[in-house]
Parts: sequence; structure tokens; C-alpha cells
Amino acid sequence: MKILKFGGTSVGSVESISKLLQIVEREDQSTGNPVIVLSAMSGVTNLLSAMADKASQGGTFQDELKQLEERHFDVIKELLAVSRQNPVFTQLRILFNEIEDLLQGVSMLRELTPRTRDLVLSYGERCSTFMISKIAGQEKDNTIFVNAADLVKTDSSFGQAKVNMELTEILIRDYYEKNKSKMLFVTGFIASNDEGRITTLGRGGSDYTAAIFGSALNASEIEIWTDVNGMMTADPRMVKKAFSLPELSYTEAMELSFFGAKVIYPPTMIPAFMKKIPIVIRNTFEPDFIGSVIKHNCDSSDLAIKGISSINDISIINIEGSGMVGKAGFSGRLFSLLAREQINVILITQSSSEHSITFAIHPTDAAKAQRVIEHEFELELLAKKLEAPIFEKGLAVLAIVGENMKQTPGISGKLFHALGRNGINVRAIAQGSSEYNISVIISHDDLNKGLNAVHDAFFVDLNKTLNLFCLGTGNIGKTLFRQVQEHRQFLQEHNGIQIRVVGIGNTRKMYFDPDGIDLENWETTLDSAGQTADLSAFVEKMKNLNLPNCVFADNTASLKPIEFYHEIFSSNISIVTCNKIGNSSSYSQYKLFKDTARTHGVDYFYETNVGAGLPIVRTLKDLMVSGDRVLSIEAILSGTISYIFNNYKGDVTFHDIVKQAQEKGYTEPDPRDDLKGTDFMRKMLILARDAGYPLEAEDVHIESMLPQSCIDAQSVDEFYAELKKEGAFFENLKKQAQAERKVLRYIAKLEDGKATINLQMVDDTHPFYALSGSDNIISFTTDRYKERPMVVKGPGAGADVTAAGVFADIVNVGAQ
Ligand SMILES: NC(=O)C1=CN([C@@H]2O[C@H](COP(=O)(O)OP(=O)(O)OC[C@H]3O[C@@H](n4cnc5c(N)ncnc54)[C@H](OP(=O)(O)O)[C@@H]3O)[C@@H](O)[C@H]2O)C=CC1
Ligand SMILES: N[C@@H](CC=O)C(=O)O
Repeated sequence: MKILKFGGTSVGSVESISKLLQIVEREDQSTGNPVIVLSAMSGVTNLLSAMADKASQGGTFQDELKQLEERHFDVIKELLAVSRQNPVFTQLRILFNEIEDLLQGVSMLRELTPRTRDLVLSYGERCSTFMISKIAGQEKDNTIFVNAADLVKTDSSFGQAKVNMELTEILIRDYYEKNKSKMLFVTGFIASNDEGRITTLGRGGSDYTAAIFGSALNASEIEIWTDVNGMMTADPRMVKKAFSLPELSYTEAMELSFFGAKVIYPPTMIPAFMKKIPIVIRNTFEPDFIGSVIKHNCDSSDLAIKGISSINDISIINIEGSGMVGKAGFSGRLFSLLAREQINVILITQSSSEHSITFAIHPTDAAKAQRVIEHEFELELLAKKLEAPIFEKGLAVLAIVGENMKQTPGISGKLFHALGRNGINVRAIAQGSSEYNISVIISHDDLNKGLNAVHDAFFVDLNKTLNLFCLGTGNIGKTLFRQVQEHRQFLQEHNGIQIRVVGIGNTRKMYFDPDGIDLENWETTLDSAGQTADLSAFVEKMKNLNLPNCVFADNTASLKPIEFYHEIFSSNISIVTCNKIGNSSSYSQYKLFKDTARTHGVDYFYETNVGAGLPIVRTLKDLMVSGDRVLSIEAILSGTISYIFNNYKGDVTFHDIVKQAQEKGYTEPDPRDDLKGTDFMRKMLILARDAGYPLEAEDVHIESMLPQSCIDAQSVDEFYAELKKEGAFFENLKKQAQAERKVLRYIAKLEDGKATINLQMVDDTHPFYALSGSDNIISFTTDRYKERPMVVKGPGAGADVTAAGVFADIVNVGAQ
């Protein structure tokens, strides 16, 4: 036999009650005659409580009472045959009249005792259960309404009564024996004391009633029917990727429930736990979903943790001072005081120096706690043996829970890494020696971000989500969006990575959507819904959204975003950039960016700064971290100039070939940057710095390949005009090279810490002779690659290869 308990939302409407009846019928058909435990209709207990409070202050409650009556009557009118309605209306009217009389009394006396409050609240369950038993009774002739107050016996702690299990079990068994053929509809939450006065079982008391009946009747299972798909790995309102747990132990369920997962009330589990009765959490609105089973001897699970729980709003009090050190009984005195004052302590941490104790409480208790502590420890405070307690609000608890955590190294490391990487400061930490739960206190504002980051870190089989903010929608930016869109599904399926572009900006507009911008339509969205571009507002928004695993991609060629890099790193946001200006300005700035990224545990990837998508920066980094030493670098790193020399043949003019390079997307937004050697210089500077040489731009000696008139051109148009005029100059260069059976190459060399770039004519014995397209080539001579240098060669410019390099950098964020 099973116990089926339905919560407030499951009895809250005509639709949900209809579903409930189908579930009961299905159960009756399959295993036979379940016992049904019901809550009050959703919101009714709170409303009754508010009405009682109002009455105690002389306020009116009649309108609310009328609403309550109508809510029940509407259900009856919809679900009960007209011929059966009258007796039910009559009985319910009696109950509502009793509530009215009670509240009148409260109003007259201006007094609401806990005993009276319990009595008022009891009507919620009595009305709903009586009503539903009658509705069910029209299909079955064996339904019976059971007022649990007659069977569940408690002490007189009104509001949170303690059950006399022995007596209660006898009464329940006895009643069940006498009514074995009946289908019992039992009121949850309510009980009575020795004198027959109504008591209540506290928050989640209907679950408790179900467990008490389950234990007394040795039920095969206790099913808790609610409005969610079982217990989930985290609060699905905050963590979109949270999923239902098929199975968990009593301890895990208890730990998760204590910390906010309101699916089940922890004390509920005790009677079930004692008798090893499985508790199954199921969804009334999705009855075919299997839900979560809480039981003994769960199957072993691969999951390092079972879930992440949280409490949204807590306060902490920190007490410190020499008066506590080595003083046996200090904490006993403190926590007995709090218990006496009915202040619930959520979490406690104490430093091993015994110099301080921090504990968390509900914010509503904070002022009282501070007052009673100051009173209790008045003498110690006066004698300066204790500091005045420090009270902090606006905090939250995040807890990871799971039996697999026990004796598994690395769990806390993973937790703190996920939090630290996302810039979340941990205010206090608690872990019981049972190792089932590690709890941290963080700022309330960081809770959402923390939950998502920790969820991503532990549930590795799920997609890791990278939240991407992209600046620059030109050649590279728009190609990146296309590639991300095209590759999205593969990345998700094969690499478990989900890239969500949450912000896009250019010089004109910016647009944000924390749920992800549709990359099929980003251009239209940006144009129609975007706000006017403002770089500092872009950065501010990026910070304020406070999303986990954030990446800022700079796909501009502008100095302006660079000014924000330090602030971005300091906000624990990784940067991926193809913009070379950041790394090629002053050495101190280059170093600052690297140091800041490292300090904040985020990534700074700029593979495309040199050789577009070719693995040059990464290769050099690997050489360096493995202890190699770069002796020299020889390279062609301008894709544009490479393309020009590889295609400057026959009748085509130098001017036209530069135009072609620009049209193919090889040049910088301003092609003068390529032809003057500025772009090449930037790349050499970055490589030299990455190789350990702290060079400045002026240390790179550039021999220009342009006549002075082209260098002096004040605009791009003027530049092209000068290129045309200087046609003969370039023609001569070409002919001279051809006459010597050589090719033109613009080559850089870094040797002995000195960098030079110059135009050379090389013959077919030179390793840089055979190039085509926009090829770059780089040869590293190092301690380990001395006899034969290490060479990387391939296309070094173009939107596709560059965007692919940016894409790879983004995917690698957080990988190490
Ligand atoms: N082409 C290549 O092969 C390679 C290029 N790169 C680098 O890629 C970067 C981008 O090049 P590319 O796409 O060709 O350039 P584009 O000129 O095509 O695009 C630049 C984009 O940046 C935006 N932008 C410029 N300044 C700002 C600013 N201050 N705030 C916001 N947005 C801004 C522009 O906005 P708007 O649209 O409003 O003008 C535009 O969308 C450059 O740094 C380049 O060096 C690196 C390796 C190879
Ligand atoms: N304009 C650059 C593009 C890559 O950085 C080049 O031509 O190499």
C-alpha cells in the first residue's frame, strides 16, 4: 500500500484536482487502495494566517474569507454533480462560519495565541480534504474524510508540535484496520494534543503527516506529488541546466532540503528513514515523469556531487576576541542563548585559532541576535575580551551536497576554483566531517552566477556555457558569428560547450540578451533593438549582468577597448582578442594585462595577434613554459605583403594588387598599417615579448619598403593615389628581383634581443622562397631546436582563418 500526498498546487485548482483524481484512480487500479494525504489549497494557509493577524489588530477579514469560500465553492460547482453539491456546501459553510466566529473572537480580544492560530490554520486542510474526498466519492463509494487531528497526537508546542509517535501509530493502525475497505482522504499538517486541542506540525507538515501514516502502516512507498519534476541538481529558476535526480539517499535529500530545495521538508524523512520506506517525489502536472526516489542503498553514481542548494538571503554575525580562546563552554553559552531565544542558526564556522566564530541566521533574526548577544556578553565586551559583534547582511549560502564527496580529494578545490575564477568572494566556509556538504557564504548578488558556475564545473557531462560579449562586427566579427552559428550543434554534442553570445557592439549600436542573441538575425536585432553604442556602458553592462564564465572578444582595430582591458580582467572576465594594439603598446601595459589576468584567474588569449589562425603564439608559449630558450626568430608575418609579393606578376600593377589584398580581407582596416610595416612591427614586438624580451616599439628597426610620398599620405585614398604614381618604383623592384632569379620578401629577424624588419630579395635556396597566397612563415631557433629550427607556415591573413583562431581561443577559455 502506498501513501500519496498532494501539496498545495496539486489541490489548488479545478485542473490540478482533476489530475490528482486521475493519479489516485491509476494507483487504485494498479496497487490498490492508497491512503491520500492532502494540503490546503495553494495560498490558503498564508491567507488564513494573514487574516488572523489582521483580526488580532482589529482589522477586517470578511472580504478574504468570502474569497476563500468562493474558491472552494467554485471547485465544487465544477467538479461535483449538482445533485451532490448541497450537503457539501452546507458542511463547508459550517466550517467557514466557524472560522468567522473564531476571527471575530480574535478581533474582540485583540489577541492571537499560538493555540488559536493553529486552530485557524487547520481549516485550510479540513476544507480542502473534505471537499476533495466528496468529489472523489462520486466515482467511488468507499472514500472517507479523515481529520488527522483525531489520530496524530502531539505535545502542546503549537506551531511546531512534537509528535507522540508511539500513540499516533497505534491510533492510525487501529483506525486503518477498522476502515480497511475505505479509501482514506487525510488532512495533512494538523494534529491534536492530549486535551484534543488542534496543533500543527510546522512548515511542510503535510509531508510529515504522509511519512507518519507511511511509517504506521508500513507503506511500500510514500509519494509526494508536487509541481516540480522531483529533486533537481539546483534551483531551476536560477540554473537553467538543472536536471532531475533519479535517485538520492535520505542524507542527500535532507542536506539539499535544509539548504533551500523546498521540494520536501527534512523532518518528513525521519519516520520514512527509520523504516527504510522509499519517498518518491513526483509532478502532478507531469504524472508520467518518474521523478526522484529517496531511499536507502542508492545505486552508485558517477556524479561527484548530487546537487547545489542555496539560501537566498541570510545575515552573518561575527564574534571575535581573546575572551573566547581556549575557553571551554563559550560556544555552548552562545548557542544555548540563541536556542533559548528561538533564533535558528543556519551555519557555523570557527577559526582553529578559536579567536572568532561566525554564524549565519535569517535576516529577520539579526537585530534580536545582536541585542541578546550584547546583553549576555556585556561583561566580556566591557572588559574588551570580546569585540562588538559584527553584523553583515545581503549574503547567501551556496552548498554542494552528495555522499560521493566523502573522501574524494579535489571536490572543494573544484568548488573554490569555479567561484574564484568568476570573481566570487567567499565570506565563510563550513564543511561537516561527514563530508556530505560544503557550504560557502557569498554575496547575495553573486548567488545566481555562483550557482551556474558551480553547476557547470561539477556536471561536466552537461554543456559548459560560455557567455560571450563581442565588440566589433566587421570582417572578423561577422565571420566569427557565422562560424559559431554553423558549428554550435557540433560543439555542444562533441565538446559539451555551449557558446551564448549575450552582447554585441560596434561604433554605432550595442545590444544585450542574457538568454543569448539569435545569430541568424544578429544584424537586424542590433539595428532595430540595439541602443546607441557607448563603450563604458558596454563594459558596465557586461559587469552588471554578472554572468558566469564570461568572455569579452575584442574584434576591433581600435585603441578604445584596450583602455578597458584592465577593468574587464579585474571583473574576472576573460579576454580573447585579435586586436594587436593592446599587446603592442608599452611593455608595461602588456605586462599589466598578463599579470591582471593571472591574478584574477581568467584567460587572456590572443593567438590571432600573430599569423591569424596559425598556431604561433601557442607554440612559442609551449616552448617557453617547457623551459626552452628562444635564440632567434626569423619570420614573414604580414599576410598582406606576402600576398602582394606572391601575386605581383605580369601586367598587374602594385596599386591593383594592394587593392586586391584589401578586397580579400587580408589588410588591416587601414591598409597603410600593413604597407608601412606597422602591423608587422606589432607582431614582432608581441613575439619578442612573449619570448621574454621586454622590447618597446622603437626597439624594432623597420626598413620601409615604400617611397616617402606613400609614407606621408594623409588618407587611405591619398595613399592609393601615391601608390599609383609610384608604379615605376615597384616595377623596378620586381624587375631587379626577377633579373637575379629571386623573389621579394619582407622579413623580420629577432636575434640577441634586437628586432629588425627589412625588404630582401631571396633565391630558391632560402627557406622563405616558396610561399603562396597570404602565407606567413616563422622559424624558431631555440636551445632545443638549434640544428634545425622549428617552422610554422600557412595562410596568415583572411577573415575565415582569423575568425577561426578567435573561435578556438574562445573555446579554450577555462579549459586549463
Ligand atoms: N584581417 C585579418 O586577416 C586579420 C585581422 N586581425 C585583426 O582583426 C581586427 C578586426 O579587423 P576587421 O574585422 O578586418 O576590421 P573591420 O574594420 O572590418 O571591423 C572593425 C569593427 O570594429 C568596430 N569598432 C571599431 N572601433 C570600435 C570601438 N571603439 N567600439 C566598438 N566597436 C568598434 C567597427 O564598428 P563599425 O562597424 O561601427 O565601424 C567594426 O565593426 C583588427 O584588429 C585586425 O588587426 C587579426 C588577424 C588577421
Ligand atoms: N593585416 C594583417 C592581417 C593579420 O594580422 C596581415 O596582412 O598580416
